[in-house]
Amino acid sequence: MDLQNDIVVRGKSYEMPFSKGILARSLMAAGLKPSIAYRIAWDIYEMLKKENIKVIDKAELRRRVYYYLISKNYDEVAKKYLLWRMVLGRRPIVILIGGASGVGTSTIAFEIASRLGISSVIGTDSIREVMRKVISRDLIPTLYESSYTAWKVLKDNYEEDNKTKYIKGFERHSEAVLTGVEGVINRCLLEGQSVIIEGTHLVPTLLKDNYLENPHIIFIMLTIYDEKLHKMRFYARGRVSSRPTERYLRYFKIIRIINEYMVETAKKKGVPVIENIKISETVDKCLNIITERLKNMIELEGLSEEDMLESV
Ligand SMILES: Nc1ncnc2c1ncn2[C@@H]1O[C@H](COP(=O)(O)OP(=O)(O)OP(=O)(O)O)[C@@H](O)[C@H]1O
Ligand SMILES: O=C(O)[C@@H](CO)OP(=O)(O)O
Repeated sequence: MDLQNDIVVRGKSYEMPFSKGILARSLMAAGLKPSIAYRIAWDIYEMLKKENIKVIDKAELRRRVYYYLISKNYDEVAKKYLLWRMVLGRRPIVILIGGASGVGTSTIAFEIASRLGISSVIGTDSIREVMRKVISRDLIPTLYESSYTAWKVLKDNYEEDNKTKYIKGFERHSEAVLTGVEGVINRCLLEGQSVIIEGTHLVPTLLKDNYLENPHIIFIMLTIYDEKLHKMRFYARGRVSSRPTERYLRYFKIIRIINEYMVETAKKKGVPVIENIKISETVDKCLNIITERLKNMIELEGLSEEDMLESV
């Protein structure tokens, strides 16, 4: 790329070439469809070129984008764009994407991260591996199982019906992982670092209330109500990853019981539930929920749109 003929965007502590991709992604996070987001990114680039601008401050670029969106009657998008600029990079947000195995938590988490430019996505499966390094199998045998097989190593599962047993095993398995999840959340909030944590172990009734009530923590539960569609997800994944399809199909009945239980616990704790049918629709619904929650957070701080414009 011919840098000396390109436009440089100046941040507080760094400079970088103007990227239409980065600008388009932040416009998509504000709710624009990809084709329109890229066209507007091009329009902004052309506008700067026409004015022969070589270096532009990030704050000036944001103001220009905001007013350009208003001029094209994208008022709602302009507000969301402003909100995102106000929040990301200034206030840490922790997004939790829960859901039973195979409903699509990792896929959706990465899509949301890409739209919002959040660079850190952590799977609870990885946190589970860390907890397995520090907690022995004798101490918490359920931790060394999968969420849908933990019931097999319960010490106290006499005369219980199967469903109760499966759920009890799943809860014991998840509790240990959640200790690690809470540690990651604490660290991110302390460092002011936004993160998305996704996985099967994010059980709303097992997470401490101070996490559920924190305005910087936004919890969303994914589900698939249709059994056939859920099963197809494992086949689809088996074609592109080393995750053993036959294992998930063998325990599919239990995974469905866990799926149902996750939705129940989400409703109990007021965590929004989204059925993950089409990736783009799921991502848009998640972004709307996140945006609403952040709007409340900013309003709680008593900030108006003008304040946000001045401060970005
Ligand atoms: N809305 C969707 N439409 C079509 N395919 C999807 C959708 N969401 C996810 N998938 C696909 O379904 C499969 C399972 O998704 P994913 O691996 O994200 O599930 P997961 O919830 O993270 O599972 P696990 O918790 O077992 O890791 C993947 O192949 C993924 O590409
Ligand atoms: O435990 C589980 O449900 C899954 C997803 O978290 O992990 P694995 O099947 O790899 O044990």
